[in-house]
Amino acid sequence: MIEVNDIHKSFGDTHILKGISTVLEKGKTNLIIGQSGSGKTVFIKCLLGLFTPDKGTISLDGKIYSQLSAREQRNLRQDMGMVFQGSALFDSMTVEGNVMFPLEMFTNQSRSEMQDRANIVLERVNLVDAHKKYPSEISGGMQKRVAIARAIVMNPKYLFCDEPNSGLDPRTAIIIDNLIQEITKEFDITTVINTHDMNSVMEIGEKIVFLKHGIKEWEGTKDEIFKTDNEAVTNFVYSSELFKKVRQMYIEERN
Ligand SMILES: Nc1ncnc2c1ncn2[C@@H]1O[C@H](COP(=O)(O)OP(=O)(O)OP(=O)(O)O)[C@@H](O)[C@H]1O
Repeated sequence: MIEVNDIHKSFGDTHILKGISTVLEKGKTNLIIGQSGSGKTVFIKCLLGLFTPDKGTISLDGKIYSQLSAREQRNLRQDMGMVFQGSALFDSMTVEGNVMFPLEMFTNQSRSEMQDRANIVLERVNLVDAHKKYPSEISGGMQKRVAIARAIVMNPKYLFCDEPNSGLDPRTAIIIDNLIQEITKEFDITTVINTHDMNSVMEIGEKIVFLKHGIKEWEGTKDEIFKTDNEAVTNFVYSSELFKKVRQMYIEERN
């Protein structure tokens, strides 16, 4: 669980995060949504410890990053998996090499132990025959699976995903969303996903935090987002005709 208490972050005179508080829950997919420039990336970078908030605290299961020693910070960082936008795989490494990379960086395991662990996570993301392939030889959806396998190879407590669906077709995007959600539940991870994808909100939005101009404008679940009268949320989420119709049908079904 990640508890965020009244965090502020400025760059120079520009106040970007203006007092955000929320709880990001363990074993759940927590989605951060909001317009471009609303502060989602800055917020996630604060959670990752890449930015230090000017005010307020972030507690990861009781550990406050800025209060830890360098060694404790390094240990905490090993509990964090990250799926970057666009997968960010190393092109010169095989799929297996990419997945083994964090183990090489952070552990003293033997090569065969690392290969065994890489095999387990590659199987978990349903990639069994791609070990020796290079990223350029596999599809975008498969690259995402490799990125997820790499993010979970260290058995993280926290999984951060930045636009995990960008560049994927809608069907593959749903498969990736569902995979992230299944892994979150299976390993009881606190997963935080920065997304623009309203399909993801409807599919896996167990907790949704809506940011607007650096403020938490709204939070709730995917069911609550159908019912909310918050104009900023409805304008953002239901900006497409398709989603307006989905919402209408949902409201009619429940009346
Ligand atoms: N390192 C930085 N230095 C100065 N300003 C920054 C820095 N990082 C982000 N900002 C500013 O903070 C604001 C919020 O940016 P952020 O990237 O968090 O938005 P976002 O909601 O993630 O947008 P998008 O959906 O387009 O990725 C922007 O005005 C941006 O220019």
